[in-house]
Amino acid sequence: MSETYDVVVVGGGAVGENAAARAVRGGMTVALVEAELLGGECSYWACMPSKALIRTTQAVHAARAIAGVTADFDPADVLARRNSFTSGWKDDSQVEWAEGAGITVVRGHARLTGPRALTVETSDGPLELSARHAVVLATGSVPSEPPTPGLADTPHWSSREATSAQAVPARLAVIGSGVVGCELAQAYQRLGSAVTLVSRGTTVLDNLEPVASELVEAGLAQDGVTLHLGTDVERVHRDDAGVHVVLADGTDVLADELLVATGRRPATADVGVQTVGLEPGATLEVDDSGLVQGVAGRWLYACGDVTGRAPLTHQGKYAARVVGDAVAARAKGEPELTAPWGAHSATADHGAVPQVVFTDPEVAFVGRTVRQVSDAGIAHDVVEIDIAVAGSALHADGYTGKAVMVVDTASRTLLGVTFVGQDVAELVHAGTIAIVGDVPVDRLWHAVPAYPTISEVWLRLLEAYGL
Ligand SMILES: Cc1cc2nc3c(=O)[nH]c(=O)nc-3n(C[C@H](O)[C@H](O)[C@H](O)COP(=O)(O)OP(=O)(O)OC[C@H]3O[C@@H](n4cnc5c(N)ncnc54)[C@H](O)[C@@H]3O)c2cc1C
Ligand SMILES: NC(=O)c1ccc[n+]([C@@H]2O[C@H](COP(=O)([O-])OP(=O)(O)OC[C@H]3O[C@@H](n4cnc5c(N)ncnc54)[C@H](O)[C@@H]3O)[C@@H](O)[C@H]2O)c1
Repeated sequence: MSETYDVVVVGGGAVGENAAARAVRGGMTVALVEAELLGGECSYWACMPSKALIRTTQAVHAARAIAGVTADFDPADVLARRNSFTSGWKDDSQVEWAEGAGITVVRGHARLTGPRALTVETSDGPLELSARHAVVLATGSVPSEPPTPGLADTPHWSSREATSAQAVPARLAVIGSGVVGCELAQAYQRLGSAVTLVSRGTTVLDNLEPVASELVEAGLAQDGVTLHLGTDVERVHRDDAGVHVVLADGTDVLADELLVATGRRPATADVGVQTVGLEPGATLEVDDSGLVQGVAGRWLYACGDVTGRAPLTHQGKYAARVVGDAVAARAKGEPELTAPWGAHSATADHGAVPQVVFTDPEVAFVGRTVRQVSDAGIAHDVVEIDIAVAGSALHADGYTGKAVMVVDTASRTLLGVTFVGQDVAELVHAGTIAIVGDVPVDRLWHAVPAYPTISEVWLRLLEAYGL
């Protein structure tokens, strides 16, 4: 069997779906090939289920932070609510959406066989697909695990099992203190597990502002998570008592389940990229319009985790919109809007990426940290203050939090901002707008935050800067 489309998108995660939808909007015929569930990691084993596991316990803890309020939850209800957010791990509604958007969904594993050509292993046998204009690789990422002795032979959880578990283990060991490790360690501790978090990093979330690491570490400890930081895992094994995680100092952490959350790598090992001169397993380097570098001709694009740019759903979808539009514009011979901040350029990837870490306290940040700016040799000023405004005092009794602002000394525009505290997630978009808009702090001072909200911290930051 063989079929031809204007565009073939490989990988129907949130990113591939968006690239396909934008290309259709631009007048292209599009096949979207998915090997597992349409909606990908985010919908079934990452953002949605993890945030569903976290949300109830955060709401309950937030309610308890107000004098006189009692609140509780049943872990079984939390798991059931999470199951509803993943539609019971069925993708019918996403398929319905895609078909309604004019996308042809192809189920199977796709591999490139040469320029603009692919073979898909479908349940009906091989399907040859060719693309008139472009192939877009949006194959995402897979967990990357350390070569710890015993780990490969010891059954354990990746983020997939941790986000889809139907029971809460009595004891959970977690290796890795990045975003996945911290969010899920706290979620399970609050759901009733006794959690032990082990990491070779000396702080949790070690890429963030130090104050964020400090407060999240304190939040985990306050919830009862046992932390072993700055330590290597010597070996892992399982026996009748459970799974043993043996640390470099000899400590034997015993648990019922082990979650390994030590990062992810691009899913390019089995996509046939070697047939077009690329290295299987490597990150697909792209330019700002999503064109894969090192491939002859302008037909191979990539977006999302597979590019290693900003492995976040929202940023991948942004790149996907750019790619879908760029592919359609080039196919139609329309002008290429690839200058910085043009419609065909994912310029924001370079210094305006927002992220929220859904721990308690939350961390919400955008742009660059003090360390990143210092390493880049940019002259800058730093303001770090407590989040202590009328809005925060009303929000929760004894509210504590921090805000850190990094300003470009020469242009007096924002380079980065980080908020740490209860319910700070919604504060960050103001920072994203300020960075993307190159808004000078002198003008930002005229953006008056409503009273009494936590957003008043913006005014305090600017006052601390001297305005
Ligand atoms: C536990 C966890 C929590 C997270 N929470 C957040 C969060 O709160 N916010 C956030 O922004 N990000 C979060 N992330 C990151 C986010 O999940 C990813 O950035 C996002 O899923 C990337 O989307 P993608 O479409 O590039 O890849 P994926 O979602 O991985 O989709 C790729 C798809 O391609 C398919 N595929 C791969 N190879 C082939 C092939 N050869 N043929 C056919 N199909 C193929 C796969 O089956 C998959 O469906 C989280 C990640 C994890 C692990
Ligand atoms: N809220 C969110 O936006 C969100 C939530 C979850 C995940 N994500 C994204 O998903 C991706 C994966 O997250 P992650 O937490 O798995 O990766 P990560 O890179 O954020 O953290 C990996 C952790 O593993 C540790 N580690 C690495 N190798 C190790 C080894 N050999 N032994 C012991 N520890 C080791 C690191 O020190 C680090 O603590 C990230 O890009 C993250 O941004 C985002």
